[in-house]
Amino acid sequence: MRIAITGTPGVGKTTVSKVLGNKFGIKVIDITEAVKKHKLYTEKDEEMDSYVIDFEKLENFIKEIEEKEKVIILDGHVSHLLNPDYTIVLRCNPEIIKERLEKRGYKPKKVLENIQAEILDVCLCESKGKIYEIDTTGRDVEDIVSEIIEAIKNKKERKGIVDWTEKYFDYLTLEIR
Ligand SMILES: Nc1ncnc2c1ncn2[C@@H]1O[C@H](COP(=O)(O)OP(=O)(O)O)[C@@H](O)[C@H]1O
Repeated sequence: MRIAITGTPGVGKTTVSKVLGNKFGIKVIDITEAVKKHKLYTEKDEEMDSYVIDFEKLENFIKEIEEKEKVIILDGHVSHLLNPDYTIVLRCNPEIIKERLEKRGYKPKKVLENIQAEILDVCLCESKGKIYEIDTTGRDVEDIVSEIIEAIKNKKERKGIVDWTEKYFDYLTLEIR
């Protein structure tokens, strides 16, 4: 079983995935790390400091792990594209994401692009199948993880719970060269 923990960079995927994985001894695959470490990419985008993922290589990499692990957590902002059985879409207030990504040292253009993706529900819109959306704003990790466990146990589905457009529309008209 593949559980995808997806959402805009900075929304808390890795933090939540680690706590969830530790609680149940479930293997967590950090997609970004795996892509870098195992060269599961076709090229590197120097300007955006990101990699163009080779999804066929990544799928084979995951399949190999699945030979030993019944359940895996896919932690990453493209995990919803990796044929998950269940997708948890984490959401967070764009201002909080902005702070986190600036602290992470992202370039202003990359910060803005990710804030815009959060406002436009990009990960949620791209997700298919069983989806459960959670607004993590102001919540501690244990609380978020408890809700995820309860949702998976009860096969809950939920989406469309946040709308940042009204309050943060101005970010969509911004442009950084
Ligand atoms: N629920 C939370 N409450 C407070 N801080 C959080 C929470 N979740 C994540 N963070 C912090 O936000 C930053 C980004 O979290 P991370 O898990 O790396 O996000 P992602 O994997 O989505 O990029 C980290 O500094 C982390 O400690």
